[in-house]
Amino acid sequence: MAKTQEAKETPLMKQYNQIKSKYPGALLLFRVGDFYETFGEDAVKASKVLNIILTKRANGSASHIELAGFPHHAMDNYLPKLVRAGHRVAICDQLEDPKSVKGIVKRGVTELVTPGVSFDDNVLETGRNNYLASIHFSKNTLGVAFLDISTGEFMTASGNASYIDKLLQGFQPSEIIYSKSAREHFSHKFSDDYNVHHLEDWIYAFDFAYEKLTKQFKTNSLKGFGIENLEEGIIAAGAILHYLEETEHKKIEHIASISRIEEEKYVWMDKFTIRNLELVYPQQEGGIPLIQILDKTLTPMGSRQIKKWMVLPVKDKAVIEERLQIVEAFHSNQDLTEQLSASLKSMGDVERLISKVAVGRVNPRELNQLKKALGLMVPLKKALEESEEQALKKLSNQINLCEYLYELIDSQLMEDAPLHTNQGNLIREGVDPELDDLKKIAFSGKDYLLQLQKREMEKTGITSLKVAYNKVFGYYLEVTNSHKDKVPQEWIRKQTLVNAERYITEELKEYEEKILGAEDKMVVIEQRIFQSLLQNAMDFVSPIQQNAKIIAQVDCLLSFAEIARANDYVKPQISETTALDIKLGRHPVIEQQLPHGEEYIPNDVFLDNESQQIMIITGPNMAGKSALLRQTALIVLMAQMGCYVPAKSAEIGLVDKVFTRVGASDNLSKGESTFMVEMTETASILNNLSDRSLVLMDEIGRGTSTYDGVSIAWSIVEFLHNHPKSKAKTLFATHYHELNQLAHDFPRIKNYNVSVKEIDGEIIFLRKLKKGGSEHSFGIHVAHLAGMPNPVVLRANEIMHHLEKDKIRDKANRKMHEVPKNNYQLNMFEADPVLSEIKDLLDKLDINSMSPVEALLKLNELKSKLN
Ligand SMILES: Nc1ncnc2c1ncn2[C@@H]1O[C@H](COP(=O)(O)OP(=O)(O)OP(=O)(O)O)[C@@H](O)[C@H]1O
Repeated sequence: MAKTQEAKETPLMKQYNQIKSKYPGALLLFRVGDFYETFGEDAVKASKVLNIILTKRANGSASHIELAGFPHHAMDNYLPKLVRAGHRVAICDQLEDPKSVKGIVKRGVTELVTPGVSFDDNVLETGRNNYLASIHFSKNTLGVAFLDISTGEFMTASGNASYIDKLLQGFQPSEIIYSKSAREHFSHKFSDDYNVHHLEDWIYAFDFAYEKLTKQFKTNSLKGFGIENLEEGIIAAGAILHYLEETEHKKIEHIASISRIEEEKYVWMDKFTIRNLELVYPQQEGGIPLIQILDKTLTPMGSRQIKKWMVLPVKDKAVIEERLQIVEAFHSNQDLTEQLSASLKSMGDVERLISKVAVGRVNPRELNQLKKALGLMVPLKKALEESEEQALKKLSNQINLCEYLYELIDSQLMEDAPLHTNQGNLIREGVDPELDDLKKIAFSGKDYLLQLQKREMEKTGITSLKVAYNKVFGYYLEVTNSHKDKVPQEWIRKQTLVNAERYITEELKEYEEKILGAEDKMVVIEQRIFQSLLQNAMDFVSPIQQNAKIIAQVDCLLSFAEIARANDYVKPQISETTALDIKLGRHPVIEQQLPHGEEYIPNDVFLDNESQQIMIITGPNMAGKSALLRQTALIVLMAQMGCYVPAKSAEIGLVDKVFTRVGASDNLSKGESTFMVEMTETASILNNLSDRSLVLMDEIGRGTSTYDGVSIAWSIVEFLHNHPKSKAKTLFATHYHELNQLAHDFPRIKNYNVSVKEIDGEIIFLRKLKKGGSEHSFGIHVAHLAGMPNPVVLRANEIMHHLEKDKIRDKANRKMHEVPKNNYQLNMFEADPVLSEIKDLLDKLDINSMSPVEALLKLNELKSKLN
C-alpha cells in the first residue's frame, strides 16, 4: 500500500492501516457497514480466491487502493474458502453501534482464523479432527503438541525427528507452528506440504510454557497429566496456548487437560508404513485406505476416534482384549447393536457442541441439539447397563446424564428456537413473567391491528384495505388506486406506488410503538435468559466431554462389530507369544474391490522367532506378493486396534513395531534418488529392530542393478536372521529367486512362492502361497499380458534364452552360494577399545535426525579415531 502521503489518508484508511499492521501475514476482513472489505494486496488475493470483483477506491488524496468485499451475511460462505486456501484471516468488526457514535466507529480484530485454529463448521470436517501442531526443536529431542480447538483435545509428546514425523503423518495437522529460528531445522526434517507459521523465539521457553499450561489447567504442576518431565513437549504445548491468545481465542475453558502420547503404549509404525499400508490416506487418488473399510461409525466423535485408533494401535493385551470383548458382545447381540445405533444416529457432534458452549459460540438451535443428545444418552446408558458384558457396564457408569442441564434447556428453550437470539420465539412461556406480559401485548397488538383493518374497511368501504409493515414507515394502511377517493381526510399519506397509496393514522402509530417497544424488550429479555442458560451449560463442559469420549468408543466398537458381520471377520486371539499364525487371511481392502463374482484367494501365514522367522516369497509380477505382505500387517494392526480380522482364524503374538519398505517406486519424493530413499528407509528399519517387530520388505534392491540388488537383498536377509538381539519376523517378497539359496544356510529362513500355472505360454494366477522357491520371474509374460507389442515380447524371450544359455544366471547363483557365511559377529568390536568406543558412538547416533552434512562430519570424526 502506498504510504507516501499518509497524512492525507482518509480517517477510515488510517484506522485500517493501524489495525492491519498489528496482524502481519493475515488477510484482514474489515467491517464497513454491512460489508466486509479487503484492501490492497489482501483485496487482490481475496478476489482471486473468492471470485469477487476487484475495484479501486480513492484513499483521500493519498492514492487509490484496490478493494474487494462481500456482504457480512455471506461470511459463512467466504471465510472457509479463504482458510482452506491456506490464508490466515483476521476478522475486524465494529466494536460499537455506528448509530450511537459520531465520526469513525471503533473497530478491532475479534478473531484470527487460521487453518489450524477454527470453530467454523464450514472450515471443519465433521469426521476429522482439525489439529494445530507446535514443534519445539532442542538439541537432541523434539517436542510436539497437538490441539484441536474445536473439541478441546490437547496432546503432547517428545522424541526424535522420525517419531515426530510419524505423528505428523498420522494426525495430519492443518497448521504447524514453530519458532522463527527453527525454520531451517523444520525444512530439513519435515515435508514442505504443511501450512506453517513462525512465532518469536522467546515464546518457545520452558518457564513461560509451564506457567501458561498450569494457569490454563488451574493446577500447581503438570504432574497430574504425566508430562512433568516432558520438557520439550511442555514448551511446544505452551506455545500453542500463546498462539491462541495471539489469534484472539481467549475463552478456552474447554481445554481443561493435556495428555501424553505415550510412545511405548502404541505399536510403532514409521511414516512409510502408515503411507505404504494406506491406513488413513490412499497413496494415489481414487485409492481406498483401510480406514474407509473400517469406519462405519454413526457419530462424528466415532469417526474421529477410529482414525486415532488406526494410527495408534495398542500393545497392551488387556486393552486390546477389552475392546475385542465388547466387539464380541455387540457381534453376538443384534438387538443391543440396534438399540445403540438408534441413539447414536441422531446424536450429532456433542463434542464440538460442548466446546462451542465453553467458548460462548453456541446458537439456540445447537443448544437444542445438545439437549437432544443428552436425551439420547438415557436409552444408551440403559442399554449398556443392561448388557451382560462387564466392560459395557463400566462404560455405562461413566456416562453422566446431566439431567439438570437437560431439564433446564427443556423447560426454558423453545423446541423450534430460531438460529439467532434476536429473532424472538426463543424462550418458553412461564420462564419469565415480564416476558410473558410483553408477549401478550405484542400478540394482542397484532390482533388489534387485524381488527383495526376490519373496522376501517367497513367504515370506509375500501374492500382492498391492507395493514402492512415495512422498516421505513413502520405499520401503514395500503389503498389501491381504485379506492383512493374513499380515504378519510385525517389519514396521512406516506408513499405513492404505481397501483396504490400508503397511509398512516394516529391510532396506528400508537399501537406500533407499543408493539415494537414490546418486541425490542422481549429480545433483550430472551437474550438474557439464553445467556444464563449458557452459563449453566458451561458447568457441564467436563462431564459432556467425558460422555463424548464414551460415545466415540462405543461407536467405533459398534462399527467393528458391524463390519465383522458384513465382511465375515473373526475375533483374533491375542497372545504374549511371538508367533503370528494367520489361517486363510485376506486383504480387507482388495477383497472389497474385486470385480463381481471374483473371490479373494485367502492364504495362511505363519511366522515366529523359532522355526520360521523369515519367509522369502518369490513369484512373478502380479502374483499377489504385495497383497500378501500387506494383508499380514493389516490383520496384525486391525487385531491390535481391537477389531475382528479378515481370516478364518488368527493368533496374534503381540507386535510392537511394524516396518514396511517397498522397493523404489515412482511416487517417491522429488529430487532424491529413489534408490537412495529406499536404502535410507531400509537402514532405518535395520537400526530399530526388536524381537516383536514385523518387517515387510517388498522388492528391496529393485532400484539398482541386478547384482547390486541381489547382493543388498541377500545381506539384508542375513542381517535380519543373524541379528544378535532381535529376531524380527519378516516377510520378504522378491523377484530374485537367487535368494532361495539362503534357506539352505539359515535355519529360520523358509522359502515360499505365490503359485502360478503356465498353460500354452499363458500364465494363470492362482494366488496361492505354497512352500518352496520358484525358478522364473515370468516378467516377460506379464509384459505380454500388459499389451506390449509382440515383437518386443518375442525379442525379450530371445534375449532371455540367450542369457540363460550363457549361464549368467547360474553363475550368479553359484557365486551367491559360494559367499562366505557372515554371522554378524558384532562383538568383534569388543576386542578392541577403539572399536568399542566407535561402537558406542555409533549406538548413540540417531541417523534419522541427522542432516547429510552432520553425517559426513560424524563419519570424519569416527575415521579420525582410527588414526
Ligand atoms: N489373494 C488374492 N486373491 C485375489 N486377487 C488377488 C490376490 N492377491 C492379489 N490379487 C490381485 O492381484 C493384483 C496384483 O497383486 P500384487 O500387487 O500383490 O502382486 P505382486 O506379486 O506384488 O506384483 P508386483 O511384483 O508386480 O508388485 C492385486 O492388485 C489384486 O487385485
